[in-house]
Amino acid sequence: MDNTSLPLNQCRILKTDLIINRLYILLNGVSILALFYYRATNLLTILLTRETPLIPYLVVFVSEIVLTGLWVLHQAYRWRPVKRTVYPERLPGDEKLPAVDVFICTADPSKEPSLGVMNTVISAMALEYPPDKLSVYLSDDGGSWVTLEAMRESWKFAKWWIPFCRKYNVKNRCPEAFFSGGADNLISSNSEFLNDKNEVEKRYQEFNQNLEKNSVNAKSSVSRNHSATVEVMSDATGNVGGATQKEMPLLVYVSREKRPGHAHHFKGGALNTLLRVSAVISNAPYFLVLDCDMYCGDPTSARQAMCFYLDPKIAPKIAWVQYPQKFRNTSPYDIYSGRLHPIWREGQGLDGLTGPTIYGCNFFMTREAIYGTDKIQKDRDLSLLKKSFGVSNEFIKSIHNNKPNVWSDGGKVSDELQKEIQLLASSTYCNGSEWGLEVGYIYFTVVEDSITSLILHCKGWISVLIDPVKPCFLGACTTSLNDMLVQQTRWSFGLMQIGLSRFCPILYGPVRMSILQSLCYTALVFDALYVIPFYGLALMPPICLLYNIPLYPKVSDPYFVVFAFIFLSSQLKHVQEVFSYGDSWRTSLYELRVWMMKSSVCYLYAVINAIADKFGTTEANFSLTNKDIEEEQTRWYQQGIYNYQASPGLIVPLCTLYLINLASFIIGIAKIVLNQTGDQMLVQAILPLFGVIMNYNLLEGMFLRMDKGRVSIFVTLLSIAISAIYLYFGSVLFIY
Ligand SMILES: O=c1ccn([C@@H]2O[C@H](COP(=O)(O)OP(=O)(O)O[C@H]3O[C@H](CO)[C@@H](O)[C@H](O)[C@H]3O)[C@@H](O)[C@H]2O)c(=O)[nH]1
Ligand SMILES: [Mn+2]
Repeated sequence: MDNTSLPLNQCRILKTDLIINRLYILLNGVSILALFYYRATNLLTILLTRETPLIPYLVVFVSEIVLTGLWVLHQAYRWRPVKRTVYPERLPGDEKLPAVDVFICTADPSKEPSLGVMNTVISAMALEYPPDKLSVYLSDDGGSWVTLEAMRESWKFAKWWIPFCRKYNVKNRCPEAFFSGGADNLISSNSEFLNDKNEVEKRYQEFNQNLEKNSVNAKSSVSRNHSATVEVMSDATGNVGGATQKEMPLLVYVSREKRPGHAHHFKGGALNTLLRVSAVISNAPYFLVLDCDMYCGDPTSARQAMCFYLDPKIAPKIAWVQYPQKFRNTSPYDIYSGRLHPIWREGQGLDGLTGPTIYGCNFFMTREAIYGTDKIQKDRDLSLLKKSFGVSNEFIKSIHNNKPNVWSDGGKVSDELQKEIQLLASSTYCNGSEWGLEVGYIYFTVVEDSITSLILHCKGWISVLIDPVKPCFLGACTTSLNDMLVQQTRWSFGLMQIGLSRFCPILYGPVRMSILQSLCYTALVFDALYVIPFYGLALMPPICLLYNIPLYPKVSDPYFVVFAFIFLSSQLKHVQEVFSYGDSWRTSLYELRVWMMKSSVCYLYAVINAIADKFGTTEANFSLTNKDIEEEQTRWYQQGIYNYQASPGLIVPLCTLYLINLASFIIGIAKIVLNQTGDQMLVQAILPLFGVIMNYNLLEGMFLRMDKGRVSIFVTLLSIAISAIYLYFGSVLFIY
């Protein structure tokens, strides 16, 4: 059959999920209305009779209102979940494929070990794509000679690795993953293959040793005060053997200029520098963004993405094709929910609207979208172009020039071009231009990905999510409680910054994009507001249980059913979603725990910091996620044992809330039995019990474990003290 008549991609609505979702929205929605009716009438009675104190009742009611608000927003994700399939075998021949630039960011070789970063670089170079249409750029925010030297070594090794991969059609093109075993590397048992494999393996070991020797001074090699360095790797660096330069993709090291006191804008700044520098070198119309720990597993990702970009029906509207982040180091327990499955499940819902947000990395994007269609109009004045894109003439020339610049004539970078590149990578280039404001990645928040996608969706672009069975990109997820909480706090803080800015999606979105998509963005940026109902419901019902103040309907009251239904159906809905995504009940338990940990810690700090930031009393900071993981930590993680060695500020809130609920449940149940108040107080005892059972691990951590990963005695004592004070003096809350 003629290939051109067959579709390159297909989008399937997840019908069963859709029906369950909408039914759930209806039933739960009606129940919530009933709940509000109950609360409102009860509140009126309390105001009139003043039989019970007002404050606790108000706290619980407000918690429920906020919870409902967030619930409503989140339903937009459930409206129309879809899944996509691609058919790369139907793509036209190589000569018709567009060029792709790959951008990889790294920042510090002491936290992001060179071997891992270079494996990402090499796996990207080995993508199954015509080499003359592929260019790989590494941005080194550490300006480290260790990283530069490692790039030179990578170039040499890649010259052996890439021909080997092509010759045997290797499926896993990350050398470390290939040589450390797995089914993928058993390509054949013929002697030629084995000989070649041994030869390449020997070179990989040499490469490995060279990097190791080189990395001894990784920490001191990082500099925050240096000029820009851009080096196009080539045979001129004097190495022999392996592939010829023609058979290799372009490999470029970029370290932008950094100066103390200049704003560098973290990863967003790094990516914008790469956009500019690559524009005057290879200038591909599409680019792929990777984090330094995200190697390419399946080498066909670029071809799969082209199934959208070469589909004339939707291509002109698509700004990015997003792959989910998958992780190579998750344990079967996944106690920190590091696989981020809740995010990818919601991604299916976004994909059915106008598309997923950018998830930081693993996406193919068009230059046109990130530059701005209106900014690159052919008839735009030079002065206007300079206002948008800065002063570089070479860069402005590149906008309408689809041809690559240096690569065509043998990779030579002329002195003139080198000067221009220095300008484009300088720390002041963005000043006075629209970079970071309207052009490129937007700067004002640490989640450059979310704000940039919000703005692009608002400009009318769409995006697609593609989640093939064989993961295309594999990274390292966080494997300790501390890392997870720090990372989540950064994300929530960044998102909250968006919520408090003029881009607040509930105001900025609806006139510019679909209402459902706006609701999703609003849910995303205000996720941290869960902190309000979480604290409200973790603090108020327990203390009222102690003082015998009822906040919920009696078990014999018909409204009891309403509360019970809402609680149970929400929990069951979560379990159903976990199952439908192919995970087990264990996943749903761990996800619930992580949600509770995030609500009590990350969301709290995120909201406080975002408010402080709004009033200018704090400075944004990007604490890198550690990728150099200790053995003991990995062991705990693999065995599903929580590691509570974390800064006390992160653990004390968890333990305190736990102890308050534990104590209140024990004393409360005793009181219920003594006073025969079961009918009245049962719900209030069940809530703390639920928290106590679900987070049993915390009890273990505080009182039963003796290992190094337990909750420290100091944290336990401090938490006991705070919870005792709260339970003892909490009755002041009842004065009103
Ligand atoms: O000043 C910086 C800070 C970070 N990075 C790079 O950005 C990437 C992500 O940083 P990481 O420490 O791994 O943070 P994560 O929380 O794991 O990153 C997630 O969250 C980020 C937004 O906060 C997204 O950009 C990422 O793609 C996403 O994986 C890494 O390659 C870093 O080297 C820089 O290049 N410059
Ligand atoms: Mn990361």
